[in-house]
Amino acid sequence: MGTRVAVAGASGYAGGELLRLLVGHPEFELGPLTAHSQAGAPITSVHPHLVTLGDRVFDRATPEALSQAELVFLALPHGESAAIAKALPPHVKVVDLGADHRLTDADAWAAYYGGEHAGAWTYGLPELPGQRDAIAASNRVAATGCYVVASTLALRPVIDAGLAEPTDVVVVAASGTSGAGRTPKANLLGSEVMGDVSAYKVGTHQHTPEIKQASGAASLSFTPVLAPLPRGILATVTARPTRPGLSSDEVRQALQAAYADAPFVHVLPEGQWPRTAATYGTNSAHLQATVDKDAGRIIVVSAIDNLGKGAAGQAVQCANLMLGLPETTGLAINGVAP
Ligand SMILES: NC(=O)C1=CN([C@@H]2O[C@H](COP(=O)(O)OP(=O)(O)OC[C@H]3O[C@@H](n4cnc5c(N)ncnc54)[C@H](OP(=O)(O)O)[C@@H]3O)[C@@H](O)[C@H]2O)C=CC1
Ligand SMILES: CC(=O)N[C@@H](CCC(=O)OP(=O)(O)O)C(=O)O
Repeated sequence: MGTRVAVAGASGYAGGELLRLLVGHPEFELGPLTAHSQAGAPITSVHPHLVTLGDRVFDRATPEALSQAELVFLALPHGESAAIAKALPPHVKVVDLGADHRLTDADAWAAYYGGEHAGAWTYGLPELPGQRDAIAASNRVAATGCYVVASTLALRPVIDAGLAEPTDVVVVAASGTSGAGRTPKANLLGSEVMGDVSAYKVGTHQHTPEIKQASGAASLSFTPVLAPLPRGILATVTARPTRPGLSSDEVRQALQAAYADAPFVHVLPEGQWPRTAATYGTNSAHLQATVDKDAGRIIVVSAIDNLGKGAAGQAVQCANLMLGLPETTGLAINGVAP
């Protein structure tokens, strides 16, 4: 018998990717899989790729049903997970994929999300210094935002090593459309998205304070870009070096040292640059760095799958740690190609 796990929001994109990972996970058995408008519908009517779930239907989300599980994944819209989390008994472990419990700063929450701040949980990015142990010791973990994973993995080691000025950081990151969820939106219609690349929420994106919190950047310009891909994030992070003459090797060495024991983070061989396709369906992050001597900027590029390391994969990695399992259990490192 494996550990019984539940998913609230199982009919969404993040929820569907969680289900795909959980059915293949050797240590988990499926508990309640709940939906909102889709409650009662066959799971395969929403997720036709999950054939092994047979004729199982989505359950209705109640705290009583979810409490039957040892660990609950919340993949709900922002603002919905705090209410349901409060109704779950303390012994039930919870990983929240939404933003409700990520920010430590209530003013930042009010400025970027609005409404009541639910308070911060242990932050679910295991690759941050000391965070693997903190997650393993927690019953409540807030998994990271998708853009935040890509940006922070690129930036944090360079700031921690004293190589980059935390006051001068620029992030431009392109995301696939699944980052916006499966609820229909006018700007995400196929005919609008195909053949188009567009910037959005320029200078106002809600992940800005979370990137600062997780990476140590003191001020940040963040421009998100919508790309005509189903999945993937490619983040380009640039920062001003703290001293003249900084070499690309020094930046790469800082990244390699930070992730020497991180099974999912890969600093690519020199000359190879990250591409989203190589991370598709995995929990991996790919990194590469250089110093642009003309502009005097450190440049780190990172690629992830927004539904993998940016959402469901990261959540399963955290759950593995919370349950005392190897963090790689049930998660892919290598991708699929072409
Ligand atoms: N998509 C991504 O790349 C990432 C998503 N996340 C986070 O995961 C969470 C889910 O995102 P995503 O899967 O993309 O979103 P979707 O819109 O695809 O799915 C939302 C899910 O929440 C359910 N839901 C909708 N409204 C309510 C409500 N009022 N009360 C309870 N349940 C509701 C939906 O049920 P139904 O369909 O039955 O109505 C569905 O299961 C969000 O917090 C998001 O920020 C985190 C990182 C990346
Ligand atoms: C492409 C796209 O629209 N992406 C969403 C991702 C944010 C999100 O809801 O995800 P998190 O849970 O990671 O915060 C956006 O930019 O708002």
